Amino acid sequence: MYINDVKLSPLLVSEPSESYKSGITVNRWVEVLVDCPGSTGLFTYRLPAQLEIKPGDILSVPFGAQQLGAIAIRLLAQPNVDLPPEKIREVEDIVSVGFFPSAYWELLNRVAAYYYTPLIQVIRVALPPGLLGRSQRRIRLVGGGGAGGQGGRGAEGSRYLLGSADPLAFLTPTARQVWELLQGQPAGDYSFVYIQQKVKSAYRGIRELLRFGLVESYLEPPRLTRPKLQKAVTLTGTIDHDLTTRQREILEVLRRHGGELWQNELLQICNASSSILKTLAQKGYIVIEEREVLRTEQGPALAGDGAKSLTVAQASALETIQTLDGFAEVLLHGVTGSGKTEVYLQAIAPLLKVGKSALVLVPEIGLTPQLTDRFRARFGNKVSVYHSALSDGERYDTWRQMLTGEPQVVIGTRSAVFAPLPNLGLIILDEEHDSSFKQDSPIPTYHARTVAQWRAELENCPLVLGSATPSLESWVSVRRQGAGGAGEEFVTHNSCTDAINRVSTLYLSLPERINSRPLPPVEIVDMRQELQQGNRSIFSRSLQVALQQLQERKQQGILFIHRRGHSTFVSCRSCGYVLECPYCDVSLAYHHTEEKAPELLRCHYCNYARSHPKFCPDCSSPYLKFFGSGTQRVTQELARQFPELRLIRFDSDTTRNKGSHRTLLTQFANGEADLLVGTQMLTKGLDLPQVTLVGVVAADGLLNLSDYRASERAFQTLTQVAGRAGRGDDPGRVIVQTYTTEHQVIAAVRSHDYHSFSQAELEQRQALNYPPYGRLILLRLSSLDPIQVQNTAQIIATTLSTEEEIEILGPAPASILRVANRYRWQILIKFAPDALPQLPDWEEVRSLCPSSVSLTIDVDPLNIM
Ligand SMILES: Nc1ncnc2c1ncn2[C@@H]1O[C@H](COP(=O)(O)OP(=O)(O)OP(=O)(O)O)[C@@H](O)[C@H]1O
Ligand SMILES: [Zn+2]
Ligand SMILES: [Zn+2]
Repeated sequence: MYINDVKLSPLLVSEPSESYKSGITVNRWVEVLVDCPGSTGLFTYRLPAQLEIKPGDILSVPFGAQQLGAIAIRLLAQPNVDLPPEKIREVEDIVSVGFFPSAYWELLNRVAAYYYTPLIQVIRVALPPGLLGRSQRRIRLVGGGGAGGQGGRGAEGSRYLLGSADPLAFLTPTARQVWELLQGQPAGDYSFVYIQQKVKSAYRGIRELLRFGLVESYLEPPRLTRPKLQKAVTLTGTIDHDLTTRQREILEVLRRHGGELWQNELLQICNASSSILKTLAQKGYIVIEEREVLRTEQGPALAGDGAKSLTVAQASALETIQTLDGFAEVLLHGVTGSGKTEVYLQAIAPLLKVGKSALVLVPEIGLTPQLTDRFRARFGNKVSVYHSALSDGERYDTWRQMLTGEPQVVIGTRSAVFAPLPNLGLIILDEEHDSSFKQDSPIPTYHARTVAQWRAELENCPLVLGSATPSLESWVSVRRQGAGGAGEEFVTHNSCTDAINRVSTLYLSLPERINSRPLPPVEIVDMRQELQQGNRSIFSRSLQVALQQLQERKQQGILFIHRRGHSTFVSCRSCGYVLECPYCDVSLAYHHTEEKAPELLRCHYCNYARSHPKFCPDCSSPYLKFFGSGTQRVTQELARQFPELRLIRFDSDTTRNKGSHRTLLTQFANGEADLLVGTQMLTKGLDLPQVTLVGVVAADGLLNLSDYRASERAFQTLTQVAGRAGRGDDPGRVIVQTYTTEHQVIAAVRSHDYHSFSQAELEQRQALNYPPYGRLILLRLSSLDPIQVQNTAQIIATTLSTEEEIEILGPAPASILRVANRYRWQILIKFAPDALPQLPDWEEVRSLCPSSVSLTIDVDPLNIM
């Protein structure tokens, strides 16, 4: 035998016969990444002759005194001359061969290069937690069984034992010692580390035993990520006479449940102990065996749902998507309630039939149980969800299920863009404008849309970007630079090359809502006038009337508030003292969830909380006043002014627990409340036909952010929230309250005019060379030491200023200088994408940072504040 057939773990590798040594290549080396905190460089190892390794294989290597997971990066004909050959250690084993298919491997490498992140960090994002590194290497007797075991010896081993008086006389003392150690363990199985502790130079002895085929080495997956096994009970025999009534009862229960139950369930139902099951097993009535339980997240049972007959626009969009062969990027621009989801569902269905899988990326999964439900209703158990809120075990199991290659649909958040689906037939990014697709920290600071573009290209499948308010990046990529937009036409096949991605993007539009329902009229209320005319309430007269009517007409409404909590800050009326976070340069927000709950002051940056003081900490005055209004303040105000109105508050305070989003939304959908009051969370894809009224308490919080993207984000949020109204038979209406009625965003939201908004906004971006025209890289520096971080920022900025073709903005303190006791500075780098400037050598830049200052390179940053 030459080379072992390597399979997924547990993996068995035996040494080749002696004759192999004369073979072709003996001296081969491989550079690997080691999964060890703090180690980012490449390490060189020698390849044992019998191992065939390819880049992307997962290996096990000795590292210091440990045995670690590692990934093969590249093969070398010669090791680096600086390395003394005797210092180079040998690769132990292959844990998993061909683990990263080449397209996937290429994807990880691109992410690492583009986001200036060490490859191992990218791999960590892609793999479920704990997969690397924690595997344990173990040695066991071939055929199993030591002293107490019954196992025989493997064929390979027994060959050496034939016709020998002392069957192990040929072993060296070290090998013999290891052998005896293993014999002393009932299963004949110890960890490599344990054997090393017990036997001096155990490594040599183990090698020898491996060579004779007396033992085998295998890798045990980390405990955390081991498949979960549970005892299952299966009915085998027919019920007979030799049974007690109790035993008969248990078998009867089992039979009624289809002859199979988990042991713990059965015991619970029958209120029995496991000894009675043992007796039944001995009598041969049942079999008890360990079976794997998949810890994938299960949704509620759903009635099946068939394909809807499509509108003309949906049908046309679907047809275009289905004629795509191989890689293409599509922008599906459909107004709110135009039925984009139905297009996704029908585009996916035929793919599953031909054995392909689909990946659906959404901004936040907890917020959109409805979307997941729709997919489950259509595709049943072919749907799984993958996101960071799953437990490690759930993630691991879902991930393994993907690797099986079964045709399936994976719905996930940002990190699911790395879901290891073979045979990918389609990628969909729903609500593609949403900024939660971008990771700000830790590195890699990737945008799932950018990664999805590469992935679709590498897997040669289409990518569909869906939104009612496309990001300007996506919008520009369908427009020919300078020439008029593609937007006016119904379906445009636009193959222009865009300056940023150099990818041609097709434009598909769903310009109308389902059943030609109109978009809701948007009324803008000037709150300055309300005040002038004597209305001091936070609700305009118009909104008050609308709220009053809700109940009378048995309709439902949504009220959008920019902030959660009660008040944005608390200050003393006597001395003006403002209660601030001790760790951040921000004021504390007042939170009071319900009547008897404690009154809290909370920091929205570091989550510090303290009880609300009775007296001013500075002057002891009892007169503390609340300023600014969050969800909670608004609900209190509503309760005062509209005592009859039934409310549900929907924000991150009320949805802390797993499943609470779903519970609250279900209550609302069942008509248990008239009004849903909440934050951003409300804007993402809610489809409730009975909602007729949408109110925005104050648009100003959104409009006045100091970011170059503030207008785009405000337009998107307001349009999305407005889009929740009038999706059913009853017409909807939207009331937006603001102090800045003249803002261009407000005008565009009122007229549902994406085109003129984007045109005006793009002109400004172009003038200032901001994205999508110019590109940005943000350097974020932070440190506990305020002086050092400022000095470092200054030094880096000075160094960078010698580079040509890039523009440096800053260094500047972040808009909130101190968060969680760390002082934050930043440097913004602007450059033109076409010029392909020589970017700085980031390793050099990093070397300018003392150890007390941390530096994050945020490529294409979205949050600059
Ligand atoms: N062809 C169709 N016939 C009848 N109803 C449809 C059809 N297509 C979609 N619908 C229904 O129309 C409603 C709106 O669809 P959907 O939620 O997919 O809109 P959307 O475009 O994703 O909206 P948004 O961007 O606002 O989330 C849903 O209740 C959906 O079931
Ligand atoms: Zn005071
Ligand atoms: Zn804080």
